[in-house]
Amino acid sequence: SSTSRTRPTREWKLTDFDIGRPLGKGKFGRVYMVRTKCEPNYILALKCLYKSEIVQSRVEKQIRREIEIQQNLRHPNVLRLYGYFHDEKRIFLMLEFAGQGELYKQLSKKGSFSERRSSRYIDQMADALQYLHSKHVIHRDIKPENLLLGINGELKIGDFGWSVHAPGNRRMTLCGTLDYLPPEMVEGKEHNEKVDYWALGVLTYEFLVGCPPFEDKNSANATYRRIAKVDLKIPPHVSPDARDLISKLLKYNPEERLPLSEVARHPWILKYRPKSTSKGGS
Ligand SMILES: CC(C)NC(=O)[C@H]1CCC[C@H]1Nc1nc(Nc2ccc(C(=O)N(C)C3CCN(C)CC3)cc2)ncc1C(F)(F)F
Repeated sequence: SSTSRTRPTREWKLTDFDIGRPLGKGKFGRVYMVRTKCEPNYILALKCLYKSEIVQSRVEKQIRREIEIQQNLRHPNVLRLYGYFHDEKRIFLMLEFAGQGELYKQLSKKGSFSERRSSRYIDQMADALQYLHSKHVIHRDIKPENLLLGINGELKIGDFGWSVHAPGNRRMTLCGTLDYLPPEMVEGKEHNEKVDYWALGVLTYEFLVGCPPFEDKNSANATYRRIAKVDLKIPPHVSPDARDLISKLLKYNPEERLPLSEVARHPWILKYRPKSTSKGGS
């Protein structure tokens, strides 16, 4: 309705919350588990960003875009941003609390995930990415560090710092990991939402193998070269179905990458999808 669209989110302030335990450190500040003082007592994650750090790193446009994008998204596998407010020194993001925490911590603890767990996560990622692309949002930074787990173990994309409205070819300072970059971004070319298809392939590989496919611990340039060559070696323990999906996503030519609709009905995904889901269930 028009009113909900024009009505600003109610003004929140720090004293509206009881501050609970710290959940960890984000990029530009700390994250706390908090609860609203007034009924109903909502549990949230409050991400505190220091304005000074944002200005110094010249990422204010990126933060503004992150807030604008994430605030308008509604999907079970996308972490909700309920609102934000600021005081003289900090910006506060009111985010959905993810009950089982950070996926990358579970991945590093376990080393790698089973085929079943990996397949369930990739099914949810493909669903979330289809939703994002339907809104012309490219994520561009899909990797385990940006994923959280909800109270029932469901996957949640938790960070939109690098997302853009398609198509994008903003020069990006390659500060983060290169491992997830597709050839077209490594070569600084124009890119579109198919960069997320490539990253989904890298993520599938990393879940099953425990490290990204083109990683070269010695040098970034070596990693660039391996990406540009699509120098892909899949270990023998990876099942033929998983191997098939990974190789159909990690194609040099973005147009040849398996569309997300095909990912959702790939044998490796269908095999582990719970019978109860209404999705395409026959
Ligand atoms: C995607 C983005 C890049 N990542 C982040 O923002 C990170 C930066 C710091 C935390 C996380 N941000 C969030 N974390 C949660 N939930 C959560 C986190 C950690 C634990 C946990 O395992 N411990 C406290 C454990 C408990 C056991 N002890 C031993 C270690 C810490 C449990 C629940 N919900 C929402 C957020 C969000 F995103 F809204 F801020």
